[in-house]
Amino acid sequence: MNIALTAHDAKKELMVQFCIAYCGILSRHNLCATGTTGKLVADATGLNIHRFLSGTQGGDQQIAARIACNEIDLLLFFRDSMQTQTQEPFDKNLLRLCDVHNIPVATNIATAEVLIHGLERGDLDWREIVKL
Ligand SMILES: O=C(CO)COP(=O)(O)O
Repeated sequence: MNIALTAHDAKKELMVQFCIAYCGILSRHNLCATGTTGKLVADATGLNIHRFLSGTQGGDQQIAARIACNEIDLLLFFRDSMQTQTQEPFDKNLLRLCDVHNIPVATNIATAEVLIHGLERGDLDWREIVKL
């Protein structure tokens, strides 16, 4: 499965901790991420992550483009909803594209836990079929 990772600044450490905890599962999949999130996770875990540009340089739009092409099977996007985000229109677009293409998406760690266990159990295997 192709898994995309991105996190707002206040949630990056949480993303790192999540990826450390689920390193074993994540290592069996193809990972990509926005630049800064990807670097932090790769440095902490040693996971092989394809890094796009940083979010401010358009990295989240690069992920959005892959979602639009149905090339992402799972998006983990840890959002900081306590701050006004100048990025908000881009964030909304990313989530909208997940809805358009039925891509499972977690915007917080609680949902991410459910999805990662579901991924491991095979609950997302249908994604391989819809891509045929
Ligand atoms: O833009 C982001 C989330 O919207 C994250 O980008 P970085 O991982 O490069 O900080």
